[in-house]
Amino acid sequence: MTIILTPYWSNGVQKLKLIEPPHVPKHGLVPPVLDRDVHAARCLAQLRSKDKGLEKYIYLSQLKHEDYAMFYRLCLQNMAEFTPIIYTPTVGDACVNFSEIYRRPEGLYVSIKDKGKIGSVIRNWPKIDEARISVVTDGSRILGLGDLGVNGMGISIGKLSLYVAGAGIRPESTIPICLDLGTNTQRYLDDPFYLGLRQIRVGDAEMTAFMDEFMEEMSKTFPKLMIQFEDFSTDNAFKYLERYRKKYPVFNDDIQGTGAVVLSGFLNAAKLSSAASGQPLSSHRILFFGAGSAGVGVASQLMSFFTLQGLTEDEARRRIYLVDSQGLVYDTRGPLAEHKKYFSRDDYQGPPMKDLLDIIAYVKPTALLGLSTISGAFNGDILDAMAAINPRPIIFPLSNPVKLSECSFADAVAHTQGRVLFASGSPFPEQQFQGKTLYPGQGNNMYIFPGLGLAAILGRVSEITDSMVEASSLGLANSLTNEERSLGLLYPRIERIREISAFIAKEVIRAAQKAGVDRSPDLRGMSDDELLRFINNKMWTP
Ligand SMILES: NC(=O)C1=CN([C@@H]2O[C@H](COP(=O)(O)OP(=O)(O)OC[C@H]3O[C@@H](n4cnc5c(N)ncnc54)[C@H](O)[C@@H]3O)[C@@H](O)[C@H]2O)C=CC1
Ligand SMILES: CC(=O)C(=O)O
Ligand SMILES: [Mg+2]
Repeated sequence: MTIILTPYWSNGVQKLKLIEPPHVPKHGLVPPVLDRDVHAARCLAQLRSKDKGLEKYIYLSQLKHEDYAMFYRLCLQNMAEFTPIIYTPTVGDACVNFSEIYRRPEGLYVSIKDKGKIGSVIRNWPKIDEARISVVTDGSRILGLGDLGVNGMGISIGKLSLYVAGAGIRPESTIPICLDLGTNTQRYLDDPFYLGLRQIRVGDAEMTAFMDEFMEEMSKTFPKLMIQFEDFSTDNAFKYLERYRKKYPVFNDDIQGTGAVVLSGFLNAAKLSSAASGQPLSSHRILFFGAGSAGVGVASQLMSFFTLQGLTEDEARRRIYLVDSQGLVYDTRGPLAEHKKYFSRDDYQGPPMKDLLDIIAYVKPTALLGLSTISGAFNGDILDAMAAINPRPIIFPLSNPVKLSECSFADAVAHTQGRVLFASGSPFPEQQFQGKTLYPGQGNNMYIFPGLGLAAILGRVSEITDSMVEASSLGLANSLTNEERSLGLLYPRIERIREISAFIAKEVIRAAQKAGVDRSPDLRGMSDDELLRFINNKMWTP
């Protein structure tokens, strides 16, 4: 970050001093020979000398703070090596241990104690005019790791680092935010190092009053800001997206970003799967294991896969089956959470069907998608069952981090004799099978939100419409190169993230223009080539 905030202590409390860059050291205060390229190699060597993920994370956090240009330069040059450290899976460890590994403040904390004066807290942010994008979490469902309270700040920081690296958002225009509304995780309440309030989470009414004030003050203080909601527990994820999406430029990454990234990978996988089975694209049947914000968000987005094939909305809905912790979701099972009702089956009346093997035998899915947080749920029997009914089964274990993945790529390859079409939420290594290298896809919203956010900023959009989210998804699906297709990849290589984000941003800006929610009239008159050039020129490069 260019904002240099130096912590100091006053009356036992940590405070911050703002040091304005540039911060040019005087002659004699740096070593005689300090070449930037050599130093880049030195930083990389220092990083690689550490053998634990968390140590690498701490090292990179310090590097980002001390020399953010070097951090982002190395990140862009080594995306495949850096993303698993600054993002999933290691960011999960970093969040769980956030209060233990805490070194210095980063981001903005707004707590329930600030209710009534949230505006004054927000206005303490040092670079108000520059702010364009914020990732806001309340820490209540961080990855699949549960309620981490204020330790969730790590996820806002990690996502925004990917905005900078992946879409060239200027570092000083990002604001990581963690809302401290308490935590229901007892071990944090008992932990002397825990950095948040020692209280259980506030109730619904209190939270909503807090959120209303927070959102209003954010929009007043930062009129050009887009907000990404991240890792709110499922009920609140749906509730606050619906509450604010027409009023402010806001989107929910877990519902919409995940929906978009999975639709994109699914479009590419379904073509390969249908080519092998000879069945039309419209005949796919998708089984979701996990029906939370991510599962239902993805299911909703996959509706457009079927409607694009000419199915009606009702026919599309019937191609999708949900499974939650009680088994298959169907109408006569008993009371259902609001977000599950749309996909609940009206064509099954039998006794509760709990066992995933039984459900697979009943549904005969062509695709099995995991968003359940249940590690190893797609065991050998499940994978065998999918392999037995599909020439090329689509298997996407999307839960994060790696340790919660429903299966590994190695197991999916072994049990399907290399036929699987695979994407996971967190990265897995490639596999050798019968002399061929097989590549796993990473179905993670990190492919979507950088480009979507860049489009929202450049297009100065007043809201984020469903059509913009869909455009981001189709943009990603269409960004595969011929070489990537020939290798059977479902997603482009992460090393091309800047190019992909620019392409996605162009598609999203066009969708915003069509929906009439853009406020950058100059971009309307541009040809596609001009718009793409404009976007590329706007990207910050370290
Ligand atoms: N790949 C990606 O880009 C993303 C992945 N995710 C991952 O998706 C996972 C779920 O996230 P949310 O939907 O927000 O969480 P959630 O907690 O709301 O949903 C979990 C769902 O799994 C179901 N479930 C739990 N135990 C089960 C069991 N034993 N059998 C069957 N179903 C069971 C629950 O009933 C619930 O429907 C997390 O691990 C998260 O990291 C979330 C967003 C993006
Ligand atoms: C990737 C992501 O947003 C999640 O696992 O929650
Ligand atoms: Mg998330």
